[in-house]
Amino acid sequence: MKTNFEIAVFEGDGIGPEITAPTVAILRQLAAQSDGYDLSFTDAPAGAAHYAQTGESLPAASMEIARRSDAILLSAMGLPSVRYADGTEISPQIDLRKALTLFAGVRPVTVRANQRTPLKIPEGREIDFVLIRESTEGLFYTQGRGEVTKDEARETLLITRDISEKLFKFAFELARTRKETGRGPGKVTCVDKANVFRAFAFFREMFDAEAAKHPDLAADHAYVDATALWMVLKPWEFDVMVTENMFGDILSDLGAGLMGGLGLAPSADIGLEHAVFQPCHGSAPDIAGQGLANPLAMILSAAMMLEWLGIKHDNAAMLADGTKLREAVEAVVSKGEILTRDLGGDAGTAQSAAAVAAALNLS
Ligand SMILES: NC(=O)C1=CN([C@@H]2O[C@H](COP(=O)(O)OP(=O)(O)OC[C@H]3O[C@@H](n4cnc5c(N)ncnc54)[C@H](O)[C@@H]3O)[C@@H](O)[C@H]2O)C=CC1
Ligand SMILES: CC(C)CC(=O)C(=O)O
Ligand SMILES: [Mg+2]
Repeated sequence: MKTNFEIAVFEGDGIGPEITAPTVAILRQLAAQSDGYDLSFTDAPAGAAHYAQTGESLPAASMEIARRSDAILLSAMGLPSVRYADGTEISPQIDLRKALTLFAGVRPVTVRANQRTPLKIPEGREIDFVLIRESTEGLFYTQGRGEVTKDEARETLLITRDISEKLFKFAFELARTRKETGRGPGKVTCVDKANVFRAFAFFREMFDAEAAKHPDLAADHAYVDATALWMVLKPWEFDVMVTENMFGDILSDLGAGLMGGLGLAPSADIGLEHAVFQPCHGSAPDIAGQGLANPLAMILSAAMMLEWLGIKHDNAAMLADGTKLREAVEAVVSKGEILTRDLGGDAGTAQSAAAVAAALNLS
């Protein structure tokens, strides 16, 4: 009998439902034709539109679905027009990361041959690095709870030993896996601002302590401002970079820019037990409801989910399907015939997803 895995689905706001439906359809087809695993999906209502209707952004019942599932698939949440009473935007995806302690925000940045990029990449080079953004603390710690008076506003940047140690262990383990599978040289770069903030000197100390446990891997440091520069001038020199929450939020959109846009940037927020898979982009209200959204970042996030589940549960079929799905997206992008408008094409969401299904021989 095939092992069944339960997936919680947060279709979210804006373009969320439009990119979730074709992604789940592809996953259903992959599972249906596999002998090695099955998938079942449970919808979990949450987000800005849900808040506007019910007064709840992340209902307890949806949290329960997330907790009991094997993995969580999420599109994007938030709408600029829907805010909590304190004026901040509805952001249950951040609550989810904190509640499930999903400290490792894994954001791969890859540019393959023929892929549109604003950079001029030297012959024989490819961009292939992973940005790990700490996802539960840092400058997001006081999210919605900062102190604001008439004359000043304060937020707290929190770095804890517990989370940092887990984060750096994760980063070095990922670098080792990449080295063993030929994807990277085995190097981890700690990105911080240790020249100015004591919190980052502390962050760096714990990084160095973890680095000392991995003599087979290289480790170095870079300040976040210089990292933004190097990401544009020679991004092919990075392998795994690990950084604080806010720095990672900003640098991962820069990484998405290198890939040709947010529509190609997947991500995963991973903890010791749970994981959420969602694109780096937001709910794109400017194009919502028009069938124009690029579904590829969401489909790539689903591929990361299959790979993560496959490794976690030692399920070779699932791991292989995750890799197949990622490669199918890469093939569609590299061919360049069926692309959404954000990537310079004229295809809609449905055509783009259908091209991936066709590359997988699903239809
Ligand atoms: N992880 C999440 O759930 C995130 C949620 N947000 C929320 O999303 C809302 C909109 O935020 P923005 O700053 O506008 O960021 P955004 O990522 O939604 O959009 C930025 C630009 O990229 C385009 N874009 C994004 N995803 C696309 C896709 N799949 N296909 C084609 N074009 C795409 C949009 O049309 C827009 O022009 C806000 O409420 C924000 O808080 C923003 C970032 C991440
Ligand atoms: C609401 C945002 C903090 C989410 C975001 O920008 C992200 O996950 O990259
Ligand atoms: Mg972001």
